[in-house]
Amino acid sequence: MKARFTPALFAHAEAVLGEVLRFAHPADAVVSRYFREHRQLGHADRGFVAETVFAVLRRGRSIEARCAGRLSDRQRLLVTLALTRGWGLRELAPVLNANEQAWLEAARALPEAGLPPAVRCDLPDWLHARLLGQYPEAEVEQLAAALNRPAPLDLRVNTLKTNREQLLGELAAAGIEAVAGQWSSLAVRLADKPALAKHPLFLGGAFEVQDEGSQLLGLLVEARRGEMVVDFCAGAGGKTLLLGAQMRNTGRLYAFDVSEKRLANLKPRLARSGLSNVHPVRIEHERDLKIKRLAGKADRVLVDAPCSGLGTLRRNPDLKWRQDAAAIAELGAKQTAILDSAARLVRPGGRLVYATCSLLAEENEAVVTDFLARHPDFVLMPASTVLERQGIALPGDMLRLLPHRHDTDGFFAAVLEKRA
Ligand SMILES: C[S@@+](CC[C@H](N)C(=O)[O-])C[C@H]1O[C@@H](n2cnc3c(N)ncnc32)[C@H](O)[C@@H]1O
Repeated sequence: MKARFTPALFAHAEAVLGEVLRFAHPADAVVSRYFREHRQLGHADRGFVAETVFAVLRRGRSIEARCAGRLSDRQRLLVTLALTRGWGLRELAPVLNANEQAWLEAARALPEAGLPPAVRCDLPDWLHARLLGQYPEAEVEQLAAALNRPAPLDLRVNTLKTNREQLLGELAAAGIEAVAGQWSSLAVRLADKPALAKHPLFLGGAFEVQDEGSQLLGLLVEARRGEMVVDFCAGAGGKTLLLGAQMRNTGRLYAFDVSEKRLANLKPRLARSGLSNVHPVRIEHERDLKIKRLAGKADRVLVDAPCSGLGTLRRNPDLKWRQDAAAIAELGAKQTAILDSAARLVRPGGRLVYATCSLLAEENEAVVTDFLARHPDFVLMPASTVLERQGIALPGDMLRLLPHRHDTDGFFAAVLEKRA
């Protein structure tokens, strides 16, 4: 259902944008809190507010440059609707005054062509420069364009409860249009963004919301029945749930994280999933003594490391304005420390998977290359080989997923095997 565009709805978008642009909190947290405080807003209205505010975060830099001047939040919203959704004066009429009509017509006619590349890509200069160091200019433009589009909604089927065919049939019966994912055998892609939180299939644990790329990282672990597996940075358990299902709810699966709150969010997901082999453990830091007793015992360890999150700009467009080069350098040191600690848990012949949702080589290849240089007891196992065994054709020794190439969020992963 489409939202009815009214001055009241526009005012909600303006209020949220004002709050988001203070950059005091992540945009998705600001939006969620606003919706909790304005329960009268229905699903379609919420969709409009969130998408319009996110469009300003995605495209604000080029739009502001095109308009050659500072814009009020109201103007930002108007011009974003006009330029990114192609809304004309007729669609915007419910909120436009006469002065704004003339101003908007002029803004729509302004060319984008003369803008510097980083501005055209709607990226901060430092990030544009980093990406240019990794990809040719034309590809950076394609990547930026893909990062600046909203992401689709993907589900992961819970194979403890159902299978993909059955889930697709049940979704169709419920009037939810969906297709099988392109890469992961567990993925389902929805045509729209329906409200799912109270849907019986969700409450019954048939699926979780998870980007298809994130599912591929879990599949690289190839956790098996009866094994001891550690999800070192489990967070709210997006990948833990996948690993537990891979293990068919047998063996022991430890879910470590430093964040009490994130682990608490894992609890209801575990309850829905039907898993009983998961042991959430709050750790102080990566060298916590609680970890020591597992040294050399784990068959598989996943390090889904804290990172810049720049691969998820489709969903979290504010991240590009909240990160900077200094933060990336700090993250690199943290990622190395976590990977080193996690490696101690792996038994001889066992597997360590290092993963991020970053696009930057410093958080990805550089961390792995440095680790391998310092740990001759580990070897790189081609990610392509692990995926091929599962019928997934993605070349490369390390897995690099990019929205413009794979239509997933941006992800990186490397599979490291400890020599027997
Ligand atoms: C990318 S997120 C994990 C997402 C999660 N695996 C999922 O699939 O939903 C990274 C996590 O690392 C956690 N973290 C940060 N520092 C850590 C540390 N020193 N040891 C373990 N976890 C840490 C953060 O709290 C965060 O939940």
